[in-house]
Amino acid sequence: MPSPRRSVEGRPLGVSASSSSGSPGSPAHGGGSRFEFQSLLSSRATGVDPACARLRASESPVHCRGSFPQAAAGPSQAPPPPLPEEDRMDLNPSFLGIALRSLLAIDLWLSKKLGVCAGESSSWGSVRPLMKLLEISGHGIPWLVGTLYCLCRSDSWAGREVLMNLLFALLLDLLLVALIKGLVRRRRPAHNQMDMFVTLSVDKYSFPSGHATRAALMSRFILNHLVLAIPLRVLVVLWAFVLGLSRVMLGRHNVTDVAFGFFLGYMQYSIVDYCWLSPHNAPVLFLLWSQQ
Ligand SMILES: CC(C)=CCC/C(C)=C/COP(=O)(O)O
Repeated sequence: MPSPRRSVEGRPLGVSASSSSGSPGSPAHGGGSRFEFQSLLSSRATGVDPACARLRASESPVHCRGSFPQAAAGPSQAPPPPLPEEDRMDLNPSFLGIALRSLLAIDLWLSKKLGVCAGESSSWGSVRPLMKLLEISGHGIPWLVGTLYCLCRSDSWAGREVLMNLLFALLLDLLLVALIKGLVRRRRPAHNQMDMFVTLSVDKYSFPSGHATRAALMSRFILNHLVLAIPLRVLVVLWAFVLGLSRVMLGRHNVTDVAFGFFLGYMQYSIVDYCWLSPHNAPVLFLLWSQQ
């Protein structure tokens, strides 16, 4: 079936000469329905079946606005039903839509390729126990328990201040990740085995990776508040990177979940730094803790 010639904007070209003059119904005039009507009339004049012309008009991006049915319906013709929204999207994808779909396809393909420890029978299945150990090193519970323990044992105000902020950072991270996971609701990859150590209900979702946010947040926190020798600093960064990579290798996450997790964790540290709790701006918190 031949389709109408279109201008760069996707509008039919086969219309009367007056269409460029700014008269009502012309593109310049903005009369979308009238414009479609004219293209139908011209198809009648050239002997094309009106039913085919209607079909072709329904393929038009202009028609996607839903203005045509009223215009085309004569006294004896019922207007054709409007296209469902999802069909319109498919017929007229935007550049951003194509870019996002392509990114998603690459993400899924790459994540599947990298998921080499997703099961015991996977190509790198023998490294799975090591990856799961790494998983525990970035889990929220050991970090929370460790911070609370150190906070109880700390006998200096300076140490208490840093640990109080570490606790705040960990809680903020749990909250933000749970919030985004609950909003986005992206399923974990199909090849993931849900055999993780203690999870929350939102952890059935994968975007963003909570381990990646914690890895970025904790490593930035440690690098800024612990005086460490260079080799140890390198080790902290390596730990964060390998932990993120292991999420994809275990099949727990897609690459974009981890990439966004790193970004979010990095930003979370900026929030913590900005709201830094101290005996000056949160005296109640520190007094309460010192009385424990
Ligand atoms: C129960 C507590 C305190 C934390 C849950 C930690 C957890 C299981 C996060 C999920 O991480 P991924 O999103 O990387 O799989």
